[in-house]
Amino acid sequence: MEMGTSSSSSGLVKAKSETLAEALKSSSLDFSNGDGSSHGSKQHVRARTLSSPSYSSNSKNRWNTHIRKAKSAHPALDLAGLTGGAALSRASSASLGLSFSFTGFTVPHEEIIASERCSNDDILEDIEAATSSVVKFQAEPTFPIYLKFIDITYKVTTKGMTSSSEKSILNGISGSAYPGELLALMGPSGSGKTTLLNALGGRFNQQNIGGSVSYNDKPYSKHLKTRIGFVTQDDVLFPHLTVKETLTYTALLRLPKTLTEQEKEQRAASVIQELGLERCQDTMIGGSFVRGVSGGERKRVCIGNEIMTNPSLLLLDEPTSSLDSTTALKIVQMLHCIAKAGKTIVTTIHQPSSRLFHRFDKLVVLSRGSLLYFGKASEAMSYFSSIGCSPLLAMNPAEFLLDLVNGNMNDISVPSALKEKMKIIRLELYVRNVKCDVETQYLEEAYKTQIAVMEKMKLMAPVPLDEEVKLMITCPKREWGLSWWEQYCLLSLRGIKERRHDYFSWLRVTQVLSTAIILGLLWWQSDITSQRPTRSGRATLLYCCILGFLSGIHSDLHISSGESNAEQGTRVKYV
Ligand SMILES: Nc1ncnc2c1ncn2[C@@H]1O[C@H](COP(=O)(O)OP(=O)(O)OP(=O)(O)O)[C@@H](O)[C@H]1O
Repeated sequence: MEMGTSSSSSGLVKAKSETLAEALKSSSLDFSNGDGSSHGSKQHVRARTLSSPSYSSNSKNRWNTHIRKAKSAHPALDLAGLTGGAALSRASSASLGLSFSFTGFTVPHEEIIASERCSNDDILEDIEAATSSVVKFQAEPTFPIYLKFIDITYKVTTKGMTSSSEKSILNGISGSAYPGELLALMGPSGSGKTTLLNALGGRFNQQNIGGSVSYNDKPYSKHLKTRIGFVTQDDVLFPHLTVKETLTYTALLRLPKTLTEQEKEQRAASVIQELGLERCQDTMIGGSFVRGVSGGERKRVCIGNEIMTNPSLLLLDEPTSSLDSTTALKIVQMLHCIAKAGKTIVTTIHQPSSRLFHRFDKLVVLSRGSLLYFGKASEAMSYFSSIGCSPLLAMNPAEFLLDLVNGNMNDISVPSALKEKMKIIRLELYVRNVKCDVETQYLEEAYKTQIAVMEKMKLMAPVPLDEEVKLMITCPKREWGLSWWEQYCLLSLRGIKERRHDYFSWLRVTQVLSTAIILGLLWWQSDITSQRPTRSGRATLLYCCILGFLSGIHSDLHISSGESNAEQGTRVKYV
């Protein structure tokens, strides 16, 4: 391979891209054949696949063989330090098995300690402990996804009593997030953050949506579903299962069938370790009526459910809502670490603290569906001051941005032209009750004239991956899951575990006993020689059986439909 000698960045990018293709190709071997030999050059891979005992039926040996080879391939292929293309190098190194444990890779303990630390803060001990722990389980390398969205529009038709009207929710939003980056979507409530996140996750009917969303320069395809993780705003968890049970069921149901049950359980255990959930792994999740784990722990379980399958793109809707600032910081710090393992992360966020704000790589600021800023989070404040808007006091940047886009100009200096316009609008509003969002208009215009054109040009540039790698995104689905019968058995078991408290509650027992007594009364002192009561009794019995059977089915249908609604069609996730 020529990569080691070339010093030009384009040569390196190509070489890296080739290496990536090799690693990813070999990783697809991993899942199709259960072979662990995924790292290294083509020659490495070929030599290994031909000579290695990793094709033996003993899966333990397979993984162990792979672990040794991943380690020995490391020095030969360590490219991360050779280039300025940070994202690609991270993605490449992730694909070469050198990333943080969030990829699910085997990483030697010393290498993790020596590599980039995830946190500088003392308060993040459990996340730090988790990220510096040794993970023994091996999953496939993270496939890099370069996410780009250009001029996204979204409209809905709202139906009134007599007429229907069209409502524009998003008006031409553009931006990008690359492997290793954490993109935050910020804006006031109702600005369109969740809508944009859903659009990026391909969760909308394509007819209502305008513009383009591309993944490695390719449009959305159903094969991408298994590479995208989506953490919804509301936690979709079973309250009576423990943290360990929840993650183990997810592993058993969602990991590929090439892995043994024991390996899947091991993967669940390693996710628990990665997320720092060991202390509460035997605690029930809890819900409105059952006391369980804390809000932050619950959020981490939701994230664990999604990172279990090693998605390349992770989308999160308000992962820090209703959490205190320290817990919120822990969650974002964890996301930052997950991103550094080569994943692309997009999250909506409401009111981040200033420490939390500085963890974001990129930022999208929305107001009423319009884009007011897209760029590096670290450059947001200097951009707004360049257009004449800056805080008059020392202020949390997130607070400043939200005040600005909400039109709350106390303690904010604004350009005199905008001040004048605001005065006129206030007068109009007073005299003629005409509403106009002058601040948003000003900021939108400023963005369009100052940044939008340049950013769009950057978005038009092709992503630095070989066509071969790009095309892999359109490959048929990864091999998932169990047969329908195995799923049925596992789901029944999970259903019984989840509702054991319900089934064996005194209320349920009383209900069954009382029904039995009432039914028994039908035969009370009946004449067994006569035909009529027996017949009516049989009919009642038959009726009760049917009713019991149907009500059992109905309660299961209720849960399944809830899960499927929550997943908006991606049934396989929680099934
Ligand atoms: N299907 C729909 N029909 C009608 N209005 C909709 C629909 N979907 C979204 N909206 C409206 O679009 C706007 C943006 O909604 P969205 O949920 O994306 O906001 P958000 O920024 O995520 O808000 P929050 O931070 O409160 O969650 C809201 O005013 C919402 O009422």
